[in-house]
Amino acid sequence: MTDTTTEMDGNVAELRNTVRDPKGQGDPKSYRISKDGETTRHEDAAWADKDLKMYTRDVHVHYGDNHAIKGVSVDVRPNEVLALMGPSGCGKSTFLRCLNRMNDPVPNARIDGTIALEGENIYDKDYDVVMVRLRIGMVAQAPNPFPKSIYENIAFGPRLHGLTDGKEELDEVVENSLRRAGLWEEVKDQLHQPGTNLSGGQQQRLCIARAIANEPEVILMDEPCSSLDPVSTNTIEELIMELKKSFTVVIVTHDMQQAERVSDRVAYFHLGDLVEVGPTNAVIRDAQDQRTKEYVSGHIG
Ligand SMILES: Nc1ncnc2c1ncn2[C@@H]1O[C@H](COP(=O)(O)OP(=O)(O)OP(=O)(O)O)[C@@H](O)[C@H]1O
Repeated sequence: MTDTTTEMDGNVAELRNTVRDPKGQGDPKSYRISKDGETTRHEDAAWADKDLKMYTRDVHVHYGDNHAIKGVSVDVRPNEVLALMGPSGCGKSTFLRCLNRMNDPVPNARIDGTIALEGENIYDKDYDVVMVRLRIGMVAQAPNPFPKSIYENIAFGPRLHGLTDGKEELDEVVENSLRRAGLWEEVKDQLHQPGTNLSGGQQQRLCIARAIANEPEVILMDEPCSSLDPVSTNTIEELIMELKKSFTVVIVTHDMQQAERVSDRVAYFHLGDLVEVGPTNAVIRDAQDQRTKEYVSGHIG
């Protein structure tokens, strides 16, 4: 069952007044809220909470003349796993990277629209980009531990941001983060060995532990299992389901089975458009848009 109007009418009215003008010009209420009439939005009767974790409206990204994201509006709910899916080049990573301003340094990239974290526009000129990345962590496609010890990989962020007071507290953060990433038992006797000595799957869990150590609210994952074997993939997927108890997760995946296993909702992208969004089962099993149907049936990929 679908509702082609919007899944969050009530939220829009409530939040539009709290989102600040990103460029410091004009009345925030004058923002075009969305062009999402073209996005199929599946009804989700269970969803009643008006408190969104993230809110994006009419987001456009240009790389020079390449219009990579075309007016995307989607919400991210607290403690959900939202999967961004779609064929190669449709803009999943670009959109993900916009959520914590990772595209800022990309030459030629221009980002327009509104992206808010708990009602605050993260592109506001007064919003500290370091704070954005602290509150919204990122796990990359390929494991990328720092060329430092396991301990230092985790301790680096909390130390840099002054999140801990003294060695004892830092030790606790390191242990807790590794435990929450399901890695402590495997590495507790080699904390001062290089992180790069670990297996690929362990390295990815180390990167997740590194993200957790900063106590983010949202964790972005860009195809976190794409370089891993099935056993490591399974471990990371179980970890994602555990993480959503404490964090909100937005994950890019090509893998429909993975989306079904780990995500609560799917946002399906095609050539820079968000064409369909809703509960995972609804989008994958009962797609309404022809483009989504073709993708889930394996005709485009
Ligand atoms: N740094 C960049 N500079 C210029 N163009 C870029 C850059 N990153 C992405 N693009 C372009 O933006 C469009 C969307 O790319 P993006 O990587 O976001 O897609 P994707 O859906 O994540 O693809 P994939 O699944 O293959 O990773 C493509 O046309 C791509 O060439």
